[in-house]
Amino acid sequence: MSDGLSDVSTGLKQESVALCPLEAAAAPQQEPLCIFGTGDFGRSLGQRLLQAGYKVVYGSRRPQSCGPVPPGTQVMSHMAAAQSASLVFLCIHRENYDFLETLAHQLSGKVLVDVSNNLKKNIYPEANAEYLQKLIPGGHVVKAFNTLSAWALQNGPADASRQVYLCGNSTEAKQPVSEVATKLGLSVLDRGSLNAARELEDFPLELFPVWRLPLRLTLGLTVSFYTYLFLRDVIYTYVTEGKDISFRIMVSLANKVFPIVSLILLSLCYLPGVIAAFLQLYRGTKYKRFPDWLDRWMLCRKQLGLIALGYACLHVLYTLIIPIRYYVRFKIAESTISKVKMNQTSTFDTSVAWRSDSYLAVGILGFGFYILLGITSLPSVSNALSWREFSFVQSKLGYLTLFLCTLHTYLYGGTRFLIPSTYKWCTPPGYMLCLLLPSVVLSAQAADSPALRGPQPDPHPKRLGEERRRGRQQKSAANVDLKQPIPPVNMFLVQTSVMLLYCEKLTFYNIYNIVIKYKIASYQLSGITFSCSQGLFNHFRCCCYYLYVAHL
Ligand SMILES: NC(=O)C1=CN([C@@H]2O[C@H](COP(=O)(O)OP(=O)(O)OC[C@H]3O[C@@H](n4cnc5c(N)ncnc54)[C@H](OP(=O)(O)O)[C@@H]3O)[C@@H](O)[C@H]2O)C=CC1
Ligand SMILES: [Fe+3]
Repeated sequence: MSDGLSDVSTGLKQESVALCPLEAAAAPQQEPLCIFGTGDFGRSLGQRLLQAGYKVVYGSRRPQSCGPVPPGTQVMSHMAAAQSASLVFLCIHRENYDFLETLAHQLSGKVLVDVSNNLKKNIYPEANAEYLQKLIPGGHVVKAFNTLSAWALQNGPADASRQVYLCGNSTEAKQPVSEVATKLGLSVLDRGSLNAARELEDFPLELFPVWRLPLRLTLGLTVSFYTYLFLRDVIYTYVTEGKDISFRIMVSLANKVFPIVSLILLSLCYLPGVIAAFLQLYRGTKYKRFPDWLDRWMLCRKQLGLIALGYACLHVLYTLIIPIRYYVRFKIAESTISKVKMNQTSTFDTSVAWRSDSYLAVGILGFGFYILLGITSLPSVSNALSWREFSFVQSKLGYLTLFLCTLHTYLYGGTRFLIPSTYKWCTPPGYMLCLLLPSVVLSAQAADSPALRGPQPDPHPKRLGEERRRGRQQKSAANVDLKQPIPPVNMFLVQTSVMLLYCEKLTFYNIYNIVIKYKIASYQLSGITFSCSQGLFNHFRCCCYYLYVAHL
């Protein structure tokens, strides 16, 4: 490789003194960087290199009549430009690479930076960079800068486009490219040999890859619950009462679907952690990798949480507009007028007031913590937290948020589950369905708590902290390999917890059955069934609780 490479980052661009770094002033004989192609990308890159203090020469098919180039740069023929530099950026499309074969001699021994992308995946048998290496076997091809856009280069990279991935077979060739990128204010991630080039070329073609699964899930849940509630509310009322309440799909149904989906998504953020903990308990080791599906699920928890927060915000907004809705104002006015007409008064029910206020207060608290969780997931905030702080917010506060939001929903339901008319067409209301998952997650988390597992060893703060804080490297966070043994598990307590959970599940089914039977008709019969089964069942449950508490 040319010796001139070592000087690449230390020179001075004479015409742009104001933009040059101070130390560069001592090295007037700076070797220029060469850019082939005076198109959008070549121009933007040249501009940034000039600003960083580099000298730039362009290689063009028409040096005299090419497009505009940044002032202070030189434009030459490809051959002359290649001879003047040891680092060449190829800012031309792959389809036009053929002419480079004629320059194989001049480009031999030089570092050739391939920035090209394709319009689709897999349209060529090999990656562009590999193709370039074939055309110029004596060159040192490095794939880099292709994930940046000309626009981002021109405007200065924002957070999202600060990363430069590079790969190449020669470590010496990657060194100056990485230096240039660092000097442009970009952070470099080495992806290994040129075999990784295809992967890098596919990056810009991906559209929100980590958001795909959470968005699909959200869409699926939203559509399913909308349809379910539409059938239960609108169609049911139309069929049974002949009333058209289709206008409710705009606000009422939306304001039911948003909190339901939000709560389910929030539970789905914590469910993989619970599954992972139980999987480790079951396997008895932390050294085994998690299955791929669990890995992928864990990687998109942040996205799931952010969508859940978005839905919670929508629920809050929709709730705030309730008093100004025509339907609500009409209903209030109608009931007031009819009471006045009939000279009726209503008594104030303190228990209802308590329930309503608690339901609202718990909801507001839950929403406050929700927002806190969302804010701490921002890289700028999470980077300022230590591992313990981040873990505390995301885990402890996360569970507290889930608990408060679940409690909010339970309080909203109150004793409505005992009213037969709640089960339209024998189906439970939406809020009841959405309580299932968070209840399971919270119970499983309680079962997996230190009380049951004994004292937990501290995670390795450095390794875990770094992994967690860097969202881009979440992959390994899912399969953290802690060199620590699993604490002993108190299997008795786990078993009794499972039995208790089973009992509580039975309670729900029992009550549900009673209500349905009651609705069908034979109240007495169901009452007897209830008292028999409930009596036996309660004995069993009491035994479980006794054993559980006694053991604790
Ligand atoms: N634009 C962007 O945001 C990004 C672009 N890229 C990659 O950068 C490369 C350049 O893109 P961009 O600048 O947008 O494209 P442009 O079409 O704007 O420029 C391409 C340049 O290639 C040169 N060229 C065209 N035809 C030939 C030919 N037959 N033989 C030799 N040279 C030719 C021309 O320069 P001249 O007339 O001086 O010879 C032309 O200006 C592409 O590979 C693209 O994939 C990568 C990331 C982002
Ligand atoms: Fe609510």
